[in-house]
Amino acid sequence: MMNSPGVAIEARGLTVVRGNRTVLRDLDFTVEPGRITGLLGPSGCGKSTLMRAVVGTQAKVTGTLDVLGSPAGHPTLRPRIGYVTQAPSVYTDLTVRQNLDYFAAILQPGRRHRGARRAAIARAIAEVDLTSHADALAGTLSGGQLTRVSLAVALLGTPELLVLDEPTVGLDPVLRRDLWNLFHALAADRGTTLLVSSHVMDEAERCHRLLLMREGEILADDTPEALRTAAHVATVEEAFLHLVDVAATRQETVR
Ligand SMILES: Nc1ncnc2c1ncn2[C@@H]1O[C@H](COP(=O)(O)OP(=O)(O)OP(=O)(O)O)[C@@H](O)[C@H]1O
Repeated sequence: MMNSPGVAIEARGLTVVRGNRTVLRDLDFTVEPGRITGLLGPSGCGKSTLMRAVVGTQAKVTGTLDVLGSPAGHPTLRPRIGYVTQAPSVYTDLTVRQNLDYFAAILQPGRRHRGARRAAIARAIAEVDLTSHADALAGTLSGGQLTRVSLAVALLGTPELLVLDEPTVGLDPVLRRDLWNLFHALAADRGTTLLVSSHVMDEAERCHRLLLMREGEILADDTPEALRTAAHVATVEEAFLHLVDVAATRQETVR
């Protein structure tokens, strides 16, 4: 299956087994290109597993999952996707700039690309607001700063799809706002598709679209406004709780 036009990610019957547990159960959803889709739900509901399936690093995936027109995990997708895991993947004995230098050299090797690499590194460091820490050892940075170094690495190759696993955990409100502004600028100016997970419901309001998850299932796939309106409530958090109650009542009725 190829993605339908106007779709960046398309899942049909997506199921993932980890150990002996079915962690994602028969999911159907789509993600629109050039928009920010929030993946929200409580801890352990399967957000990271879903993201790992999208970037092609998850085993025991069945059903159909197409990403940017190719099956998830296809080698041609590697340079087109930026992925930031929850645990920052940076070398603590290198400076911020050296970390980016290392990854930029993998993406664009060779002396003749030195100028382009330098420009891409400076841009990525500025985008995550770490210019003043560019020459600090990564091992001396705070958790939030390390997350931003990981994000800068993901931004180096100007990916079409950014998959960000809880990128704002541990950040103060000002940095959180700045990062969300950056996400919106990436979507608006570069047409980047962003899939961003969070278990903080107030971040839901910052997304164009939401996938609300619970216990390996998708409870809703809609805009924040549509979710609030349908549940006649003021916040996405209340809409989520309403959907949980509806699902529980449905389960009781089936029993
Ligand atoms: N290696 C594993 N083997 C078996 N089960 C696992 C494994 N890793 C995770 N799980 C289970 O899969 C489920 C989904 O985990 P996942 O990390 O995707 O959730 P999450 O929504 O991202 O959680 P969080 O917000 O806490 O990061 C959890 O119930 C977890 O216990």
